[in-house]
Amino acid sequence: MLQAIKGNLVVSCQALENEPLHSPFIMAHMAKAAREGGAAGIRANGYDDIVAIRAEVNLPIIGIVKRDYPDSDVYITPTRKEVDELLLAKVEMIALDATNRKRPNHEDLAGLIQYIHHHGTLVMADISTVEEGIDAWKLGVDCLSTTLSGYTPYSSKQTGPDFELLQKLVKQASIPVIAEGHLNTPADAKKALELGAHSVVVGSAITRPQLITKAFVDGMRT
Ligand SMILES: CC(=O)N[C@H](C=O)[C@@H](O)[C@H](O)[C@H](O)COP(=O)(O)O
Repeated sequence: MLQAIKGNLVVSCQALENEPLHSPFIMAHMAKAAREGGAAGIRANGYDDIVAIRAEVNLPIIGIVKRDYPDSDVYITPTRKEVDELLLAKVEMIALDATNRKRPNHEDLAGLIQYIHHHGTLVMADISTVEEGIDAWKLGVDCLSTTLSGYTPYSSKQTGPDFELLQKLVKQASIPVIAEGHLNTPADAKKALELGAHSVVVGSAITRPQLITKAFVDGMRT
């Protein structure tokens, strides 16, 4: 899987219950459109979407399950329950929150990484800081992704991609680093590759029309 996405685009096809495009059928056809546009992989959320996408396109899938728990801020593949759902969906790689925050039910990141590897599946660590990326690398994950930069209280806030985090991780970690989060233009994606990103994940700028529309409306008003 990592070789297949090297130097290429992964399109994140996700729409939560409160989003207009929330539907496995729609996400499967978003993935089909992404495939036609040249995507080399898909990032998807939830068993139903992943099964629908798998039936529509023959691309490697990075799977997550977003689920909120009352006792934790971690919501991207937080516990073994979500990992088991993704193993059932037979994704090539499981992405999980690898920030230093407390997981629900006293689960621990190291144990989840071992459990996923034990089941022959790759692990992508969604991180928000250099320290989290290095810690996840040392725990044996297969790649890092800058997914959560700006989404944890202590990480840097910016409206665009966190190229600084990307560059530092590329320099310090010897595993693939994937640029993800706020990559909103082809130029952003190209710059990420030039800075050493193994691959680029783009979601909202391709698959969230409500946000794309808002960007146009806001842009027309400035
Ligand atoms: C913070 C969080 O939960 N991010 C999620 C991770 O799966 C997705 O909602 C993002 O769309 C994805 O990371 C791609 O990022 P962008 O949509 O900015 O291209």
